[in-house]
Amino acid sequence: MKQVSPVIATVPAIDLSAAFEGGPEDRQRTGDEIDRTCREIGFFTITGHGVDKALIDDLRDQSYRFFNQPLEQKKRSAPVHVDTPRGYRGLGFEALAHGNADATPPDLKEYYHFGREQWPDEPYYTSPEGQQYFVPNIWPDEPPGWADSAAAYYAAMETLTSKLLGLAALGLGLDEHFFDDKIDRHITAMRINHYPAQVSSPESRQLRAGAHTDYGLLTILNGENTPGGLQVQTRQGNWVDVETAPDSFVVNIGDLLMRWTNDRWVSNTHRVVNPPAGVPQCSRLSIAFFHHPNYDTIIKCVATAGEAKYPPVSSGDYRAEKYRQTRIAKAQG
Ligand SMILES: O=C(O)CCC(=O)C(=O)O
Ligand SMILES: [Fe+2]
Repeated sequence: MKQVSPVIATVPAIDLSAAFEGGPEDRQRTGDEIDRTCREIGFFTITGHGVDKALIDDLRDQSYRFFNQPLEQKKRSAPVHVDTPRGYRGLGFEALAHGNADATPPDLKEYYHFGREQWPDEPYYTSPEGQQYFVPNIWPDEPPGWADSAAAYYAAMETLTSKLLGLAALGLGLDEHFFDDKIDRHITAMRINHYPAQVSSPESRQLRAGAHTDYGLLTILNGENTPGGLQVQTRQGNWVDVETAPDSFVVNIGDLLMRWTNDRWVSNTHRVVNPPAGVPQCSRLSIAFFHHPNYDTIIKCVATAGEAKYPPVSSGDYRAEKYRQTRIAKAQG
């Protein structure tokens, strides 16, 4: 009988070392590789990224120390107002699938949300509008080094994303510096997601993170390969596992980059599944850097041919609306 070998589908890996160390031709070649990948699946893992592994390990260790504390302790880092996008959020707060019009039960995760630590004393940051995006972080006393290690990680991601967007611009046939003045006062937020070990069965259609697309330009994700991990949907509609090794990053395209490119690049649907029943249950931790342009940047299609598929939208308004749609909790408690 003829053996049919299974099709192993996974997301492509892109080695950035030549682009980061070489010249214009190396950068163009990598930009073209990113273009091919983002047209097809919008997800890739990266190697040769130059980020110090110690920085990743340190943030992962400290984050686990935070989440392993009792709930009452963690709740001390929750914001006073339900719509403040900072601090600790417990189970039941959010359902990511609601942002993509699917009313699932809440995600089986808790998370810690933070942004940059400091900003200049200028109206862009300090005006009433600016204060919606530049919000003080709520760091707990325990673990004491968490804020510093998060700030170091945030800075490394800022460097990585601006280099990646230079390559992305080349892949799109734009000037290498096209994105520079659109991201120089970016409103990127980070989230550290903790998916607890599951001691009881999830509700019907309840996942660790429901199927959704991300909102911004690029997401840089660091995770781990424990059961109950990240999956992305192919164009054919199949779900494939995404490797999330703790020493590499997964990069994916968000909605704003899809809109900007008039769907040339896909902001792809992904989810975090539950661990299968019957395997030893363990928790999973992921760290996401959601790179988001300056809040006043207007995202207007850059495609040269064809009609624009989306009306222009401001970066800040787009994200505020997504936060509103995905929040399940209506009041603090
Ligand atoms: O935890 C993961 O692997 C992915 C999480 C995610 O997609 C998100 O928070 O937007
Ligand atoms: Fe996501």
